[in-house]
Amino acid sequence: MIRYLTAGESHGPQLTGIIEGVPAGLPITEDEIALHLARRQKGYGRGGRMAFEKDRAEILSGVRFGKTTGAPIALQMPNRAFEKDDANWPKVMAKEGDGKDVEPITVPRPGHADLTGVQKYRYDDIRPSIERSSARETAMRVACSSIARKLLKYFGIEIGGHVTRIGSVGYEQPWESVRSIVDPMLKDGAETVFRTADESAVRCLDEELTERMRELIIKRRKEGSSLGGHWEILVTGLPAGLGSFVHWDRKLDGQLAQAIIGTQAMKGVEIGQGFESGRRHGQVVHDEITYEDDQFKRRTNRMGGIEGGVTTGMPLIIRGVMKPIPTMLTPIGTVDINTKEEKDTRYERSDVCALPRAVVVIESVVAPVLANAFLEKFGGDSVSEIEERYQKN
Ligand SMILES: Cc1cc2nc3c(=O)[nH]c(=O)nc-3n(C[C@H](O)[C@H](O)[C@H](O)COP(=O)(O)O)c2cc1C
Ligand SMILES: C=C(O[C@@H]1CC(C(=O)O)=C[C@@H](OP(=O)(O)O)[C@H]1O)C(=O)O
Repeated sequence: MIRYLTAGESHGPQLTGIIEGVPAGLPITEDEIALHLARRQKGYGRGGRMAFEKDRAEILSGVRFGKTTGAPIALQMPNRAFEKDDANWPKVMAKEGDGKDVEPITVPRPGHADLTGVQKYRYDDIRPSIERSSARETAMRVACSSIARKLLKYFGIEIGGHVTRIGSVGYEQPWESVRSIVDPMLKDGAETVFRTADESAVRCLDEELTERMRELIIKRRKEGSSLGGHWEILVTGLPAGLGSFVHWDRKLDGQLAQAIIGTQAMKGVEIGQGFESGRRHGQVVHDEITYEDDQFKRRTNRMGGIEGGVTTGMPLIIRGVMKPIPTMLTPIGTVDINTKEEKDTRYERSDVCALPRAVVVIESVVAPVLANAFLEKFGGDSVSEIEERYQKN
């Protein structure tokens, strides 16, 4: 079973990750990890930091001559901001001393983990909340997940994502209009979707919407506000029978939802038609079963590739929502944690809309979940052992 841990503060010296349980013999390089890290840094609406961070994870263990050994893989990635910013982060983030010469942050931003961190950990300075809850951590999550993603890719399973809405601009009839664009692309694998989407900075597949999304980001940035939106993730090549219904915590849809909602700013998730299926009646929701070419198939895929917590063999379709970025140039109301005086929120460098970047994070966080379901069924200590079992399937 694959597990991973990340450590590191947004403005500390580096991010660190350990990914454990990857079978031996999987070819993996730092360049392959860097591909997804670079994708995570790009996207319209990003803030100043992404222009100078050059994320690249260094592999420190568990890989020899370009292949995994089965041992834990340690990764590290420096934060350029630590040395580069004028904020004197080595002093602000110092691991020793009493911190008396560092100005504490006492004005929390609604929507971030500023106040909840104070309430939870009894901080008298909001800085530690900001540092660890920051989506900077998603860089290491993407790095660790890239290895699980490579394992899936080795067995023909591809993941791709795209943006379907930013604020008020999105597909009109979300389910049908998105399907007519995306489904024909899936025959070539889900990565086709992200490659195409990379061309456009907001990662929307519709040109007209892309333009309107960009205009909306410009408008909200000028107003000092921020934006969230909706995304869709697709996974192709999954065999039927991954996951289980025998116990709640083994249901694959539940495990996917946990990984996604565990990601900064994600507020909702649906599988397949999701919320829309509650508005329709059963005859036009469930996917008819057929038998062709010695295989069970479905005429449609409205359930998004999972029934009873188990994959059906159809592409996996996951959709979700990201809330607008909490840090905004135009302040909103808050209260100083010490004086209890009403205050306006303070501003620090921030993304205005991180959806085009976040979609890469979501593509990534689902990979270890899917890899584990795959390993549960076909698992072995090495890739060659898995290949033997997979071929027999
Ligand atoms: C890729 C990505 C980039 C983000 N960038 C910012 C940002 O620049 N400024 C900000 O205030 N929040 C940003 N966020 C959102 C915060 O990290 C998030 O609101 C905070 O961690 C609390 O989230 P939660 O309520 O979902 O736990 C970003 C989130 C993601 C996924
Ligand atoms: C650093 C990243 O995103 C950061 C996520 C983030 C937040 O509050 O979540 C706040 C910003 O940090 P900073 O104030 O240092 O610019 C973003 O840039 C990243 O994605 O790598």
